[in-house]
Amino acid sequence: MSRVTTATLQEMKAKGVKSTLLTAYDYPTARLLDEAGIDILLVGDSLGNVVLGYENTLPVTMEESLHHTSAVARGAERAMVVGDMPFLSYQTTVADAVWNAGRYLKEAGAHAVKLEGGRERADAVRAMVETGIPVMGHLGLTPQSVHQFGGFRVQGKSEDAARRLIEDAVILEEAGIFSLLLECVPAELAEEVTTDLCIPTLSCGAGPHCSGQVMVLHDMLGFSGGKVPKFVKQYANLHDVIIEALTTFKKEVQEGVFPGPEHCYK
Ligand SMILES: Nc1nc(=O)c2c([nH]1)NC[C@@H]1CN(c3ccc(C(=O)N[C@@H](CCC(=O)O)C(=O)O)cc3)CN21
Ligand SMILES: CC(C)C(=O)C(=O)O
Ligand SMILES: [Mg+2]
Repeated sequence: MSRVTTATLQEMKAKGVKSTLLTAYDYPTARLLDEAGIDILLVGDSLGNVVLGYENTLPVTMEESLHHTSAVARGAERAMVVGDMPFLSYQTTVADAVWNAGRYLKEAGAHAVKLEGGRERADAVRAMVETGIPVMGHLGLTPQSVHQFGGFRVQGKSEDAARRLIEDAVILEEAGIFSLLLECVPAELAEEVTTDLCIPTLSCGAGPHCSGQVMVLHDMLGFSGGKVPKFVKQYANLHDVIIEALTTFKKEVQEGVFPGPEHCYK
């Protein structure tokens, strides 16, 4: 099966075929998502809160992100693997940005990187693209700015904010991004961006009109423990499935049911 590339995603937008992006943080999960035909595996910096137990995405380091990206890349035969650049790995200087972005391709086997922000990141994006690194943009609710936003809030609601977001989208497209992720923005705004841009857009709580849909895997599988954003649909309840297995195991051990003769060596 041939690899999903930036050209594949562009073709899908042209044909009106929706693309799918889910997060993955390890090898077995990457294999499952690949087998299910998910197009893009994002090693999100949501790694921080989802699998490393941090408060938010800010503490995630390049080393942590690369470590998980390598595992995902080893499990993905068809899907495009995208490394989500952590806070402070691309905002300092353009040289830092290119160097760190390059490490995803050179050391971790990713096919592209994602970074948050608009016009203020255009120079970094241009330099990465000139280096041969495909870049996914991310506008709207950009969680690395959570303290600036004062919480996880819907973005682009005022006319002014909406216009600014559309400008940022156009600037990023001109800088060379191959796709744009829109997080937590009104559906009509995401629709307008999708129409204005040639490149595919990906919706994470940005309504149904984008070229593709995005979710954090653990949220949609009911495995992220507790509250999930309103835009998440729960397609399974792994929490309950796992608790059931674990409590049954404990009970069977205590009752002498496990291990049975079939689990023992003569
Ligand atoms: N597990 C997980 N899922 C995510 O979707 C996710 C992460 N982690 N970490 C990074 C960011 C943070 N995200 C979030 C977190 C919370 C809301 C949230 O609670 N939003 C409110 C909207 C409030 C409003 O109306 O302005 C909601 O009720 O959905 C949204 C996105 C999305 N990303
Ligand atoms: C939720 C997506 C957009 C993300 O950036 C992440 O998982 O880190
Ligand atoms: Mg992220």
